[in-house]
Amino acid sequence: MSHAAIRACALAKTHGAGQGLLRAVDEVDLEVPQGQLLAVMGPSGCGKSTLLHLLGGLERPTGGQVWLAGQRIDTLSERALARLRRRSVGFVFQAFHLVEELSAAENVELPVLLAGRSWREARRRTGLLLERVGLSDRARHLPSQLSGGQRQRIAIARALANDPLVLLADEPTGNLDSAATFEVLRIFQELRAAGQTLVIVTHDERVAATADRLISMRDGMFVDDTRLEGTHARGLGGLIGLEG
Ligand SMILES: Nc1ncnc2c1ncn2[C@@H]1O[C@H](COP(=O)(O)OP(=O)(O)OP(=O)(O)O)[C@@H](O)[C@H]1O
Repeated sequence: MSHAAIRACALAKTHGAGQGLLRAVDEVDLEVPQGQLLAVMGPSGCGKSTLLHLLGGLERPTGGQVWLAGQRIDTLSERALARLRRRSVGFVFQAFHLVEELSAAENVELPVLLAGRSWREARRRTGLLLERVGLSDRARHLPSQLSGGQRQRIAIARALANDPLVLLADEPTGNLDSAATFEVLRIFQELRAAGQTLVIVTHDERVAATADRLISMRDGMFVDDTRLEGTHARGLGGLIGLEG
């Protein structure tokens, strides 16, 4: 039997206690099939980032369970969880979070080396990934020598470096102009077409329009969960002004 890429059951994260108790994520159930591009929207503070962190093992839930490709992750030891994050989860952030002292290529090589693979393998993977994000000619540039859109494409290459089970992106286009947003969405579409599972937290309707499925959150809960089959092309077409 094949497993869902992501499964969560009564997943919860609370902060504080008593009168001050805050339910950042309030007992949500979620199943994301392999290869789905899921967008999560909702007002500021509704728990989107927290949800993403729980799914990727960046934060531990205070209740419920999470599985990645059938493996329960909320009960893993710190050591096992760190290993899982390094090898099986790719994160993309709004502010890129590249290592400023390293070149574009070195930023992509780093997680491959940290996962215990060889220099040779790191270089091989980096070459392929830079090509995939269209930045082979920027390999030796420092992040400060790249545009915002180029930095985010390097960050995506880095997130993919260990061939993750899931790619989790938190406002990936939040700092980008329309042209750079389009480039990033194009890469996400290509990844999706290749079977990559993606969960994207966004405030941007244009990003959500390219997803297979849209979940709307409020106060830590899912208030809507809609399949958007067949809208990818329209979403991208609209973005580059092909539609009136
Ligand atoms: N470490 C923490 N301690 C206390 N409260 C927290 C902590 N982390 C998050 N919260 C609260 O949990 C709620 C959900 O936060 P979260 O960052 O997940 O929201 P969000 O939907 O991603 O918001 P935004 O769109 O502004 O990024 C917020 O009310 C936030 O203030």
